[in-house]
This record gives sequence, structure tokens and C-alpha cells, in this order.
Amino acid sequence: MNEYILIVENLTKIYDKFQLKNVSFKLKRGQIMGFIGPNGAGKSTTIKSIMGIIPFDSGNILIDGKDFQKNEIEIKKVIGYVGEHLDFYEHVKLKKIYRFIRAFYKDWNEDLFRNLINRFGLDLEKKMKELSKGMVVKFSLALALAHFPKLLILDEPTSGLDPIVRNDILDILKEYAKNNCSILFSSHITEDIIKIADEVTYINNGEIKLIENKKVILNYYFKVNISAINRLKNCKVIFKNENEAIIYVDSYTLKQLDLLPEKESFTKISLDELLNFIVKL
Ligand SMILES: Nc1ncnc2c1ncn2[C@@H]1O[C@H](COP(=O)(O)OP(=O)(O)OP(=O)(O)O)[C@@H](O)[C@H]1O
Repeated sequence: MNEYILIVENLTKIYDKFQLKNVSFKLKRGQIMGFIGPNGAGKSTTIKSIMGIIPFDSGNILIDGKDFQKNEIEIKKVIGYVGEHLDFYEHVKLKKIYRFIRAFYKDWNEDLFRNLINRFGLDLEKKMKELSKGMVVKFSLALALAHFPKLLILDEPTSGLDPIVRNDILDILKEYAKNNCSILFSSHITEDIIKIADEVTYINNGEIKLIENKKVILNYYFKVNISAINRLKNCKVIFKNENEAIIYVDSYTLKQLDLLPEKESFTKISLDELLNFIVKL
């Protein structure tokens, strides 16, 4: 079995005023990847290309070891997707929508679906237009999870939701990933990514800028004054601008640095600060 549930290789999509440029990344089975980027960075374009919602110009997408374009119907059965705009039919009851979607999946687990509906406090007799935004996301998530997909792809699922609903959703996602399932999760809300992601991928202007383990960023990435770089051997420069650099310092070097005055000018960096740094490069 392929170690990676999702491989994106050199994905290119050309719009008049925007391009996805050779986007490549890999998602391991059982891992959660946070896909971070500012507005207009190309997150949705990447996700829609992976999902086959929009055609792309070049590149390869392998899901569960298979070429997506050649095996689209088969592959869609192992993916769950919650998109950015959840425009279901407003006047239709949830029970009608779910029965319609259920018919597409031979692996549909009715007990799991009912459990999620109860846990989320949803009423299947309600019409879509009667749901709050949080309820719509929860309903979409229940639909996406009920056929127990190997890969769950979520495009900004928590944006615009209050912290209580967001936490509910993040808890469900964490539980789901424990069963060796994988999640690709785009968000502006780095707080959510900190809570659940294993890996973090940064995108800006249609280009992947960084792919890194979240704990590595939080523990071993530092912001330093540019003047300190030359004096710091064994430190890998990740990004730099005129005044500052983001460096990676391994744990051995970190211990040595404790003895040096330079350590004073080291600051740990949050996922948000790193995004700001990348955007301003
Ligand atoms: N159908 C389209 N035709 C032309 N340009 C498009 C189209 N769809 C998206 N774009 C452009 O592609 C760029 C990337 O958009 P995309 O929706 O992928 O960004 P995003 O990172 O998901 O942003 P956000 O966080 O705001 O949702 C934007 O500049 C957008 O205007």
C-alpha cells in the first residue's frame, strides 16, 4: 500500500490574472495537513483541482495510489469533501438530501451518520434554509463522513463559525483521523490548524512556500535579526528579508545556543507570524 493517500505533483492551473504554479505536496495516511494561505493564494483552486471540480492545465494527482483523472468515479468513493460554498437546495428537507447522497455510496454507514446527526443536534425534518451556517457545515461533514472516506478534504470548513462550533468540528476531525484516515484542511484560522494538523503547507500567489511538520515550526523555527545569521553555524535559513530571517535550529544546536548571547535575539514564531512573513517576502 502506498504510504501517501494523496500526491499532488506539479499542478498548474492558469487563469487570466492568476496561476497555480507547479503545486506539489504529499499527504501521508493518517495525517492531517493544514493548508494555509491568505485570501486569493490558491487554496480553493488547488482543492477544486484535486476534487475534479475544475480542470487543471498540467500536473498529476494520485489518490490512494491511483491517477485521479483516469479513475475519477472509483476515487470519489474514497474521498469526503466539504466545500467552501455549501449551496444545497434551500427548500429541501435534510432527510431528502441525505437519502439522495446515500444512494451513491455502497459503504454508507447509517449508524455512523445517525450518530453524527445526533451529536451535532441536527433535525433531519428541517429544511436547509432553516439551518445556521454552523449547522450547514455540520450537516455537510456528517454527509462526508458517513461513507467513512480514506481522505477528507475540507475547504475552509470553520471560517465564519463561532469557537464552540469550531471546536466541535475539530474534535470530530481528530477522532476520524485516528482511524488511519487523512485530512487536507484549508483555513485562514491558524488557531484551528494548531489544534489538529500534523503537517502544515503554506501557499501564496499560487506557489507552495513551505511544507513542514507543525511541531517543528512551533519548536525549532525562530525569527532572528539578519545580522545574527552569519554567526550562527548549523542554522538553516528558511526565509529571509532585508532585516530578519526565519531559521531552523536543530535541538542539539539549540542547546549550544543557550550559552551564546545571540540566543537573546531569537524569538519563537507562531503559524500566523510565519504566514505574515511569507506574504511580505
Ligand atoms: N473561475 C475563475 N476565473 C478566474 N480567476 C479565478 C477563478 N477562480 C478563482 N480565480 C482567481 O484565482 C485566485 C485564487 O483564488 P482561490 O479561490 O483559489 O484563493 P483562496 O486561497 O482559496 O482564497 P480565499 O481564502 O479568499 O478563499 C484569485 O485571484 C481568484 O480571483
